Amino acid sequence: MNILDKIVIDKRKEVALKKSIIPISQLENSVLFDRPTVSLAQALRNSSSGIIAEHKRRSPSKAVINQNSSVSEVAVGYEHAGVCGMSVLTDGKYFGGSLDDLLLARASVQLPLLRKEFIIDEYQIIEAKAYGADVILLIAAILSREEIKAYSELAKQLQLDVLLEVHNEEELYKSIMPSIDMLGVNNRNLKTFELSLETSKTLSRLIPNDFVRVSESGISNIAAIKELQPYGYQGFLIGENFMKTDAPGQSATDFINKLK
Ligand SMILES: O=C(O)c1ccccc1NCC(=O)[C@H](O)[C@H](O)COP(=O)(O)O
Repeated sequence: MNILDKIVIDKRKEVALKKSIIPISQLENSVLFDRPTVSLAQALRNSSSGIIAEHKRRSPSKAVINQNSSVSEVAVGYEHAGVCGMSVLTDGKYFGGSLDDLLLARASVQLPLLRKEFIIDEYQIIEAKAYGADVILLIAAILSREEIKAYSELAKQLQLDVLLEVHNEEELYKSIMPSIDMLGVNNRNLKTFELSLETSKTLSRLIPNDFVRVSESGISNIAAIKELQPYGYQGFLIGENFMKTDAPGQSATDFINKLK
């Protein structure tokens, strides 16, 4: 059993409990539910840096990264740095995040916000909209083609962008469909936690040109961005490299300044 299998077992229990406490109608009546969203895909197409900066307190691969970070401060710092979007981890057990983090980020910045979550049920997509997200993540490794289609179409109905994450060729082939906006290649092997930019490079030739390409995980320097750009990547999801510092916003500013 790999880490994703474990996370999904816990997530199914968590979502079942939430559904029994907060009905969908309550989520749909929330203040943020009708908020017009901002497109991350569009922001990436218009950007020269393409940085999506993540709020990440801890992770299965690294344990604690920045346990006591203030999500509002980090969000404001990222926005000042000029990132294209912010990813907010909302999983509690493995990443120390929460939906309150998403709400706080939403209250602090205008940036496109990605709800970084292990989505296994339509309920979580409605929840994402109700808590101020602009984008959802769908992970091909934990979903069937039918689920990817249903979930991405629901997201589009709610005016949410969809970032679809793959780790290999098989996941990529089953995920290509018009309701996906961005294809994210995760450089982290979830069995070994090894990081390799070669995953992004190898899969790039199989990604049709109409999808915005995002490289995810293990990006820690400018050289990595320069290495990936020739493969058509316009988005770069960076978490630990910023979050491990005392001032993630400043770290993102320094990074983006070096890219210019
Ligand atoms: O980060 C992990 O250890 C991890 C383990 C299992 C599933 C997902 C995991 N990470 C989620 C992510 O996709 C990353 O947080 C994101 O790509 C940023 O990665 P990094 O820049 O390496 O922090």
